[in-house]
Amino acid sequence: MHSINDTVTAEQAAEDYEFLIRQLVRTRVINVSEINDCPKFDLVLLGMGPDGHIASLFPNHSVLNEKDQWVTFITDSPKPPPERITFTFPVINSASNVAVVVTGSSKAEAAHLAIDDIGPDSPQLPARMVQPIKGKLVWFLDAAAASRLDGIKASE
Ligand SMILES: O=C1O[C@H](COP(=O)(O)O)[C@@H](O)[C@H](O)[C@H]1O
Repeated sequence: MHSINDTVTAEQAAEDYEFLIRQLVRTRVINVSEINDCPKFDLVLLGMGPDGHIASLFPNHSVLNEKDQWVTFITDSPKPPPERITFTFPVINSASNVAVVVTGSSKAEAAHLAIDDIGPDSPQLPARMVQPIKGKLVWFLDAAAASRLDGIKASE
C-alpha cells in the first residue's frame, strides 16, 4: 500500500508518487506493459461521477490528453477537493484489468454515454476513454445506474 503524501502541494505529491511508481517498475515490483513503458497493474478499480469523470480525470480538462506523465495533478477540480492527483489514461489503459463500479440513478445518463454506441457526436466523456489496450474492461452497475443503457428494460 503506497499512500499519497497530502502534506505537500498537489504538484509535489504527484511528482513524488510518479517517482515511487517508476522505482517499483524499474525493480519489477510492478510489471511493465509490453506495449509501452507504463506500469501494468493487475487491476485498476474505478468509480464514475455523474459527469462521467473517473479517477480525477474530469470532462474537458487538459489532463485527459496527458501522454507522458503517469501521475498528474489538478488544482481546479469541479468536485471538491479542488486539488487532486490522479493516474493518467496511459497508465489506466495499460492495466491487465479495469473494473468500473457505478451505482445510483444520478449516474445512469453518464453510464449510457460511456457504454452505449451513441455515434460520432458523442461527448468526450472520460469514462468512455477507459479502453484497456490489451486488458479486460468490466463494468459493474446496479439497476439504477444501468437504467438508461440501450436494451435494458426497466422492471419493478
Ligand atoms: O471524485 C471522485 O468521484 C468518483 C465517483 O465517486 P462516487 O462517490 O460518486 O462513487 C470516484 O470514482 C473518483 O475516484 C473520485 O475521484
